[in-house]
Amino acid sequence: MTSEIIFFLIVILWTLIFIHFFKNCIRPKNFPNGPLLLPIIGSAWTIPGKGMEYLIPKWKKKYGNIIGHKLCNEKLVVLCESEDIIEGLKHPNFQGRFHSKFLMQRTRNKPLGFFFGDDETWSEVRRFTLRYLGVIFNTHLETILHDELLQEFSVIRNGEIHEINGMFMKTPLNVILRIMTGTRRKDYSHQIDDLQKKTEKAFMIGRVTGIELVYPLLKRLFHNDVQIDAINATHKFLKDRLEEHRKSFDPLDIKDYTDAFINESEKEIELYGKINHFTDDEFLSCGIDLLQAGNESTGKTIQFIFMYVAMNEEIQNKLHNEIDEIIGKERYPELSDRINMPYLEATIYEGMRINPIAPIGVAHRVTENTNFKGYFFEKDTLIIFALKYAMHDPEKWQNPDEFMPERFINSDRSKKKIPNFGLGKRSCIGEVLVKNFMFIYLAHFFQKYSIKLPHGYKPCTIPILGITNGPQPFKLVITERKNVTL
Ligand code: HEM
Repeated sequence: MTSEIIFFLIVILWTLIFIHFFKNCIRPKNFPNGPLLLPIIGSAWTIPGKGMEYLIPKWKKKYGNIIGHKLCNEKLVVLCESEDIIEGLKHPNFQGRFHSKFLMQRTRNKPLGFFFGDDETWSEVRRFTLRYLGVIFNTHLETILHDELLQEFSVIRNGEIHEINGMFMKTPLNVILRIMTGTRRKDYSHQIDDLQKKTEKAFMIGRVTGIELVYPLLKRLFHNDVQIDAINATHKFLKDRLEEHRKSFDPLDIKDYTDAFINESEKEIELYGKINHFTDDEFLSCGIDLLQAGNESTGKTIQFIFMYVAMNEEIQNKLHNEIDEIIGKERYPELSDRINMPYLEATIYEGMRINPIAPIGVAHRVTENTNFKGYFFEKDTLIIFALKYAMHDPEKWQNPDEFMPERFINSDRSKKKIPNFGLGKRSCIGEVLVKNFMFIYLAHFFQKYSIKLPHGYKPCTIPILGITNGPQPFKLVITERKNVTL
């Protein structure tokens, strides 16, 4: 009798395993067409080492503008056309996030923080953060930026070749650190250098479309120790700062984001007798999101812009002329100059278009069964936005692989609406910061310096893929311009 029961249980177990794995090769009804689905892995076989952005042009030709993919048992839809992307980014039923156990290692194994949160806490903390950043932008940002840039540029050796491998990456992180924790790099330089190195490595090795996202048991095969190292270093740094801030907290003297966050949690205690949203875990999760997103994305975009400008003397001449005409050589750039400098603005847009650091954005999750453009997306389907493809679509962009800032000045201005920061409720929290930051950074730099490539040297423009894409290391000769008195 016992052996019969055991046999029966084994049969049931096998049937369940069979159903679990083989259902991955069934394309749901009215799901978009896409690559062949195999048992267990679905169509994950299509993306081995390369990023999904390389497959999208081929997939689009074969399957159309909306592609159905399956990362093992996770249903995933890729939107390729700009109009669909814009509609999808704003769709009220597409505002959830992927609660992957692998990704949530960053946020105390819970769906916390900005990237993975999608509940009331996310909405409350996001609103508070945007409000706080808005105040900083209007009051301190310019001063912080100038101060940090003078330090960043102090390592430049006039007329010499510089290896651009980590260079120009310090200021973005320093600015975010100062806004968040009031910390200056020199006060904790060892700890900050360590977390920055570990984060860079983790972002370079990590992928956002691998099967480890679905089967976290496989994470050891995907350099999980590198990710954990970066997470632990950042959490430790933030935890130390939180404790320091708590000790000296004064509600009448809110000095930075950490103080403001503590203030919100104190208010919750006063009102409800407990903390509902502004918990320590939430602080660590939001902190890691802001530090990692802020550090990696902006620095890499600036490096790409330097690379392309160094390859195009005429573009650099136009930048220098605009800066000399509007700002001159005797005062630092100010945010109020931005409106009068369309060429620099266009160069920044073009830098973000040609090699976007987030070529497929950040996946959204469908929160309710939804009909979209004739297809049916079941609840929890993931939506991928083919941003890079949309910004390189040869039918919409002339010579899409060429660096041409003019395309944002002379042609159809509606193209400026490329949603490389997302749109609506889930859009990038750093968008205003990044645009202001890049403007001041580049205006400051090109006011004082010119760049060129070493004689006979050509950099490789193919990005290194990672959680965010960045340029391969390259070389630049940096020379001080004449008659700049600053
Ligand atoms: C060139 C620079 C940057 C680019 C291109 C970029 C792009 C993006 C994109 C595409 C998203 C996803 C939007 C969506 O899901 O619809 C995003 C989200 C986000 N970004 Fe950025 N970003 C940049 C810099 C920054 C900076 C400097 C910060 C922090 C200060 C930041 C913080 C965030 C956060 C917290 C989110 C998640 C928002 C949420 O889901 O509520 N980003 N960003």
